[in-house]
Amino acid sequence: MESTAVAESTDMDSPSNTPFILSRPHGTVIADGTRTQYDSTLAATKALRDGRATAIVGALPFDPAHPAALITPHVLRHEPGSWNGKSLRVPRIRIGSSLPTEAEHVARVAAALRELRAPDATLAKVVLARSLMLHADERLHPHALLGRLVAGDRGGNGFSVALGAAGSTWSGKHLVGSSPEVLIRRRGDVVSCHPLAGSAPRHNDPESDRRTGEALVVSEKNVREHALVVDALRASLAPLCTELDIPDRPTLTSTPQLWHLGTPVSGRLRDRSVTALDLAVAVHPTPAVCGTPTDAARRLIAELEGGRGFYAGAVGWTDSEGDGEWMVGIRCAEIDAQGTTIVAHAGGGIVAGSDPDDELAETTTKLGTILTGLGVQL
Ligand SMILES: C=C(O[C@H]1C=CC=C(C(=O)O)[C@@H]1O)C(=O)O
Repeated sequence: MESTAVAESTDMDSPSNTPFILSRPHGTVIADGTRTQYDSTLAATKALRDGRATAIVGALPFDPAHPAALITPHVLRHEPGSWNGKSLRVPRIRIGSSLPTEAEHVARVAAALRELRAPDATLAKVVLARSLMLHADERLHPHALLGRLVAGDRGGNGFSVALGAAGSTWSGKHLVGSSPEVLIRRRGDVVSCHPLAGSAPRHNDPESDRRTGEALVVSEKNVREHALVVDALRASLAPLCTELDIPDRPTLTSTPQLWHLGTPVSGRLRDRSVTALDLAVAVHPTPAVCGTPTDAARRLIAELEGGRGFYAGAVGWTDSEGDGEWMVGIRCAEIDAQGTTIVAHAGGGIVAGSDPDDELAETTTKLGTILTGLGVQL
């Protein structure tokens, strides 16, 4: 559905006046005000194609059948470098419960492993996630968390997206995070992405840190887990590109909390009318957040976890030229309309060689991005 503008606040600090910010090392995209809202990705892609929308920004849900939170803003601004907004205070945060419990997450990984290891298994990979409830003593402004995430990330990655366009359940809520993973980027006819899959924790001791990273690049289990993501992207992008450059093996990349295997993919678009949003829709969800084969993995995720909302979806922008950038919606949290309940999410890819306790530990490490931003430790 497409609907026109929502009331904006006269309070200069109200997040509804800046419904979208994507901070990246090479520049920040900021949306001012909301002209049109779309809960349907199809309606948004059509509006962009027809020239009715000057830009589309926002969030795609994990499950493409669920409502999207997309808008056409009044103004879309590009600023150089990472976000440099006014710094706002983060209130005291208390850690609540894990959803599900840690024991239940381990049991779900074990259940997934039984399917992955069955003699007649069709499922090769599934990404299972858990959430952590957090409580703020006073209202947490989404841009306060964004500021801390951007400052804490070497590349200055961060995003804040108002989710109200997805319908009344999402009204006043925000998705805030610092994703290291580029789902898709389009500039002219150049398409690129940087899939990540395969992880290991960082260490304070430089020597152990270096050794852990080196072990990850040669870990066959992780390289296989990563290859499934690259294969899926190749299959989705090949029909849309005339050239596609994909290195044979992944390289090491890092966030302050984790080492990851990553593959820089680049290609040349066959048809310039295909926008960055079209490309995001074509490749999402990759096996970095869902699994292989996609439908079987999505079914198992729905059965074991229920709905994911916007976690493991995509966050980004597309302008009237069709250029844009969409990040994978990970290392993020939803902040409720009151700003006092925060739900952080983290998942990990499970393959036949995975270990349930290691997978639980990996989600804990990944939650560290949001926890550090909020100034708390598990
Ligand atoms: C699904 C998440 O991470 C993905 C991205 C990088 C590495 C991943 C992994 O090693 O499992 C995941 O595929 C998450 O952070 O919630």
